[in-house]
Amino acid sequence: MADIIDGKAFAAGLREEVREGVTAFAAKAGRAPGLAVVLVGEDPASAVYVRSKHKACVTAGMESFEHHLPAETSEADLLALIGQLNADPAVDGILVQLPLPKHIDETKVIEAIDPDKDVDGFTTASAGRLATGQDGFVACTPLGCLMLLKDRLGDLSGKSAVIVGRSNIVGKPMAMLLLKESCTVTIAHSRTQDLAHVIGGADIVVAAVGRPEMVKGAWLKPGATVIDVGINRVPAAEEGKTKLVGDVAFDEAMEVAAAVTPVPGGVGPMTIACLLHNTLAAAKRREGIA
Ligand SMILES: Nc1nc2c(c(=O)[nH]1)N[C@@H](CN(C=O)c1ccc(C(=O)N[C@@H](CCC(=O)O)C(=O)O)cc1)CN2
Ligand SMILES: [Mg+2]
Repeated sequence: MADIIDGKAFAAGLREEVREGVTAFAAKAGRAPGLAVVLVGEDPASAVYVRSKHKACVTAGMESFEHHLPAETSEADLLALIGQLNADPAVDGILVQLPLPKHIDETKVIEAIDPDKDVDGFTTASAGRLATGQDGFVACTPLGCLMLLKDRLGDLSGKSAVIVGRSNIVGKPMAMLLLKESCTVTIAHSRTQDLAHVIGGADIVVAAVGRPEMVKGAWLKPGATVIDVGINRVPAAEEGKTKLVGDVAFDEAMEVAAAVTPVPGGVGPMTIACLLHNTLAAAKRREGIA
């Protein structure tokens, strides 16, 4: 039976580390790090995540600047707000909660964020910096996955890693991070032929496709480490109820792998902890504090 990787506990430890870092920062800089969170519209899941981010920020001793705009906000008004936040010296990090309403071009808005305040690591500049080994911000979910992997496995050098999913937010940055750790990296996707065979050679599997329980236990190499990024809401056994499942068939994976992240309580909590980590790093860079 595999070990369950407790992302919730790891994230709590990281948040405490950040809190201590914030105290030290404030003593030197004479101010707290500031994070601006922008939410457009009423998407209920987004509202929950933004509330959690605000609470996590305050608990860590950071300033949280919340901007909740109505769903019908124009792209021009949103871009104007980003411009103001870029220029605001009290703001070290800017986060625009995704998804945005359909009438707004997400790419245009993300690209408007100053890369030195891009604590979500979503701008082209941040992606380019990661790909070329320069200092910058790494998207929170893949950064959290990497932290869990390094905590579990130590040195990742020479390991074979398969990432299932090629999104700009998870799959691609995850590949860059694992390449930097000297893994042999494969990105699998919807057109990959014989996915079971590809996954079967992997010491590390990162599943980020958004398809409930798509990765089967029988596909895994015995002893593999499995990181499940999926958060899928599906009908539960009890009539009218739902439950969360990942992209990996968890019970099956537990029979074959050495370690597996659960859903919930695996990768998800790392996303917000890494956001705090990136915000503190942004504040330190802006103030020239090592
Ligand atoms: N600007 C951003 N938008 C979005 C991001 C992001 O990183 N930046 N990621 C997701 C949403 N997200 C944070 O914003 C997020 C998703 C899930 C979790 C989490 O802890 N999930 C729990 C389960 C929660 C539940 O019960 O529903 C878990 O996996 O244990 C945290 C943050 C999209 N948008
Ligand atoms: Mg859109």
